[in-house]
Amino acid sequence: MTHNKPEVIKDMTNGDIAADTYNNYKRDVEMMRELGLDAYRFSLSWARLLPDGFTNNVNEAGVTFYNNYIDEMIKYNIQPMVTLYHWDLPQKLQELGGFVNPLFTDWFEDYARLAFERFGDRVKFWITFNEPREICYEGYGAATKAPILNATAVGTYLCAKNLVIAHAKAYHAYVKDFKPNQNGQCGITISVNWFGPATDSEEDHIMAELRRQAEWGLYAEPIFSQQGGFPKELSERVAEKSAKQGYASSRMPSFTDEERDLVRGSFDFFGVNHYTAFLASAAKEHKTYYPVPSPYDDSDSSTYTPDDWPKSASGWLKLAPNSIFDAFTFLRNKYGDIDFYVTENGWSTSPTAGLIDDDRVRYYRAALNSLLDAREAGVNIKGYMAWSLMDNFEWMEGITERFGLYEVDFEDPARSRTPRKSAFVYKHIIKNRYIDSDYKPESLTMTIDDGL
Ligand SMILES: C[C@H]1O[C@@H](Oc2ccc([N+](=O)[O-])cc2)[C@H](O)[C@@H](O)[C@H]1O
Repeated sequence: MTHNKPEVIKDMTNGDIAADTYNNYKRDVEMMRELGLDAYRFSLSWARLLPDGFTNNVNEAGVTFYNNYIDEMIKYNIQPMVTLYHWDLPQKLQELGGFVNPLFTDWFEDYARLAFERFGDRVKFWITFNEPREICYEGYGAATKAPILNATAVGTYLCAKNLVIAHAKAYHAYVKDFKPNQNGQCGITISVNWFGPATDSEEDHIMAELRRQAEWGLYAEPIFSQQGGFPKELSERVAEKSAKQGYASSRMPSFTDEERDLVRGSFDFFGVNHYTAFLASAAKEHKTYYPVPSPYDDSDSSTYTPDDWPKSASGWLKLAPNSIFDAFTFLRNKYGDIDFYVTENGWSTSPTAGLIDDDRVRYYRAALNSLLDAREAGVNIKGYMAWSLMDNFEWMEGITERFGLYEVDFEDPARSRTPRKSAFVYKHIIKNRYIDSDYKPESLTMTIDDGL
């Protein structure tokens, strides 16, 4: 997509080299050691391992790269947490329909098996998919991410069904054929921002619940709920609306009993990418543009964020009060006492903001305080991953938004990395297991501390 339609990327950059971990992986592991990390989450590129998407053609150079990268982490006691799919589908599979082809579920299982076989002796944390909402709604529904298909809610719901089945097939393959020897865990990562009611009215509470179902319940409910399947109230609304709109059957597909049972309970942990919060209401003045029909249009809800919440460099990301606490206590009450990992959480600055990123420092302190509140309330959050170690190619925004604890110089062919102030504060928090709101680094010179 970035080659054929470069104009869809804000600054016309692409991911060919990006931050170039391929050539800098030793430096990246050195940065993990500088910070004192004991785990690091990264993704495998399906196309790097299987250029045509299928297992008949394995790119051994890609396997070697990941082996070296994983070995370098293990050497320094850093646990790799590996995502199988973080949005880069082999082009040939896209040409066959990608996620909306029901055979996708088998293609994904085959790819997952290859990854378990090649890397599972050292990788003990597997995540099947990163963020189903962004894959299905943004990719197949709203045309705001690859493959930029505007197939509205029909595409979103079809993708959602195939995605959770693909996840479940990979999960069961792991449990049956790999876990007995490899002793790892397998889960999925869903983006769960908090959606609370704009007012205390009954209507706004209903809207907030419908919005949660449309944003992430669509993907979480089939896997984590007791009953399985898509969220009840949203499904009923879509069926009703589809009939009124003249569709012969609901735009939202249903699960057979066998599919429902396959997907329900297919997890060892729930990975959550959490960034912010929104307020939901029925008020039409808040209504932003959604392609119609879309899950949001189907939910009849609209959302907004208060003007006084601090803004990042990304339009969708503001610092919302205590949103980790609200999201995780809700998830625990809904899905029970399961293991959670925060697999992403972070803040963006502009490319010219430089190394003194006090707004990122403020965000991490607030987020981690909120996480501690959730743990104190009994939520089983077993791990936390900041997004991100370093600046990256940020999808449709190219390199115009920077999320790194380390700045990457994209003008430099070597892509040199330099720690920001937030890296020093983050390191201090991890080392002391304490969020010191007065801590100021004496200098911005980074070292690897003994024992880290
Ligand atoms: C910054 C990281 O965000 C993750 O994706 C998103 C995208 C949009 C929202 N949202 O609330 O609107 C949340 C998370 C993604 O996984 C990662 O690659 C980065 O892009």
